[in-house]
Parts: sequence; C-alpha cells; structure tokens
Amino acid sequence: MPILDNKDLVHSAYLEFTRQSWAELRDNVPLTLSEQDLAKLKGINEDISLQEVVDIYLPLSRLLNLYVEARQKRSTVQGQFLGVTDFHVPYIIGIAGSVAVGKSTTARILQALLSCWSDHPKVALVTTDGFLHSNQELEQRGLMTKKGFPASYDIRSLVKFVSDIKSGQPKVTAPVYSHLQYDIIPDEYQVVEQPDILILEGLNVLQSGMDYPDQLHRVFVSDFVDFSLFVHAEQKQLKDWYIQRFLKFRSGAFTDPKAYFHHYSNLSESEATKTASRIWDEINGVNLVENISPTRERANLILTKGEGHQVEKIWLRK
Ligand SMILES: Nc1ncnc2c1ncn2[C@@H]1O[C@H](COP(=O)(O)OP(=O)(O)O)[C@@H](O)[C@H]1O
Ligand SMILES: CC(C)(COP(=O)(O)O)[C@@H](O)C(=O)NCCC(=O)O
Repeated sequence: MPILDNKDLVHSAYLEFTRQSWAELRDNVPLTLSEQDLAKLKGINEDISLQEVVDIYLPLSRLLNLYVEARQKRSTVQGQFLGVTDFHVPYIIGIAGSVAVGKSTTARILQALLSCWSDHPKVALVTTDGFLHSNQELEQRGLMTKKGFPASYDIRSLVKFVSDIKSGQPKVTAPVYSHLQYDIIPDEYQVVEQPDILILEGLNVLQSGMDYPDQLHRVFVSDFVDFSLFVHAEQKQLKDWYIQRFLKFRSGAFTDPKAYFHHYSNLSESEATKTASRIWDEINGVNLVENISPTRERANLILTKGEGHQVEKIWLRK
C-alpha cells in the first residue's frame, strides 16, 4: 500500500526526512548514551541496533523533549492564571501501527531515552491490550477471531483511563493483558501515578468514533494524546516479522505449559510458519487494512521501516 498517496496532504501537512537528513538533526545538540543506558536498551531487545538508536531514536527523543518542555511551560502559564503552583498535566504520547511492526519495542526505547532527561524523569508506559475484552466476553460476543479489531476493546474504559490520567488523578489503574495467557489477567492492574509522560501504545490509539459505531461516544483517545506516532511498514514485511515472532514464541514462551498456545510448541517449523501465516491472513492482516492503516495520516509523526526494522523515512506533521 503506498504511503501518503494523497500528494496534497503530503506537501501541505508533513515534512519529509530521509534516514540521513533525520540523523543529522541530532548534531544540533550533542547527545550521548552512557554504558548504563546502552545496557538498558539491549535489555529491551537484543536485536535493537545501537546505530538505529543513535540515528533515529535519539533525534526523536530530542524532538519530543522540546515538545514536552513547551507543554510544561504552557501548563505553568495556565497554573499562573489559576493562581495554582505546581500545576501538573501529564504529557501523553500515542504510538500506533500494525501488530508486529514494533510498537512495543519503539515505546520501550522511547521510555528509556525520555526518562534520561531531567525535566521529565517519570515516564510511564501502558499498552492498550489491557483494554481488550476478556476471552470469556469475546466468546460470548462471537469475537474470538476478531482480537485487535475495534469491537474487541472496551473503548469506553480506555477513554476514561486516558482522561483520568490527563486530569491529574493521583492513582489510575489499567487492566493487564498477558500474551502468554492470551487473555486479560483477572484482578491484576497496572497503577499509574501522575507520570510526567505517559506513552500509550496500541494499534487503536488513533482510531475515532467512526471505528466504534456500536459504542457511541463523543470523546476519543486521540483527544487526550499530545503527540502521536505511527510506525509503518509494508504488509509483506509485517507478515514476515509476525511469523518470525511467532517462531520465537514457539521455541520460547509457548513451551510453558501455562501458555494458551502451548500446543503450538509441538509444531514443526514449517507447520508453525503455516499457522502464523494463516493467523496473519485471517486476523491481523485484515485488521491492518480495515482499521489500522486508515488512521496513519492522523499521526503527528510517521516512521517508515524497511528490512531489519531500519527506519528509512520520517514524516513530521508541520
Ligand atoms: N527496532 C527493532 N530492531 C529489531 N527488532 C525489532 C525492532 N522492533 C521490533 N523488533 C522485533 O519485531 C517483532 C515485533 O515487535 P513488537 O515490538 O513486539 O511489535 P508490536 O508491539 O507492534 O506487536 C519482535 O520480534 C521484535 O523483537
Ligand atoms: C493482542 C493483539 C491484538 C495486540 O497486538 P500487539 O500488541 O502485538 O500489536 C495481538 O497480539 C493479537 O493477539 N491479535 C490476534 C491474533 C493473534 O495474533 O494471535
């Protein structure tokens, strides 16, 4: 699918950067990573290339830092107007994109980098998976093969969650989803306590009311998101990354007898590849085309990845 095929929109709304021109932006301010930072990043995912972090994610963290600073100044002004000192409004960054494009990896890299800046050390990360309906609920609604589609989320609870965070509530909880159990974990919650920044990651963060005709509401997640990022790659590439991740799970997480897909660990490599390919074609690929890709041009920034998860193009909304 061509990216940004609406030429008018491209020329009027976005600035386009090649990998090289983007990487050069980090030269304006010297940015370095300590040994400790590097270890933290390798801990997130050992496949992450450090060159990628330096060329793409450091300039991005610098840009985000400037945006957050500007927002914090605005909050101070708002506080002055209201006669309130220490007026605290968390900054929300949304990360959207297909299943397996690398949303959660991108989110964790940004969390690690942004928490290094002294003005906003408290960076929370929440994934919207936690707002999926439980398997029991999905089964009742006949939606077990639609996981990740708009109808599979309790979107009202998700909107309430971001609204509570933005309104500065001292403790906000989010339900937790387990990829291992392939379900919501009953009675387990993630507590978010007034972060400086919240990174909200999920394939649905840029979706709007049109995507949820059966759950009519007027306020969307994106109304609370200060900066949104869409991670894009060609579908053929995405399917390949999905299959590779599935094969990794098959020889790793799925070997746990508690895993929902434990039976997949007994599959041969070619059977597992066929199974993952079918899940992609029937569920995740369809969701990408119908519900995720159409939200791409709502993002403030689009990262286009090629082979090996290398970011090749960056589009920044003016
Ligand atoms: N920057 C990256 N470099 C190398 N591998 C990556 C990178 N980002 C993601 N991956 C790999 O791609 C797969 C999908 O990434 P993940 O973050 O789980 O995607 P998502 O959260 O979008 O489903 C995983 O196997 C992950 O290890
Ligand atoms: C739970 C998910 C919708 C979320 O996607 P992710 O966080 O991996 O981008 C997805 O991983 C999923 O389970 N999709 C349904 C089909 C499948 O891949 O098993």
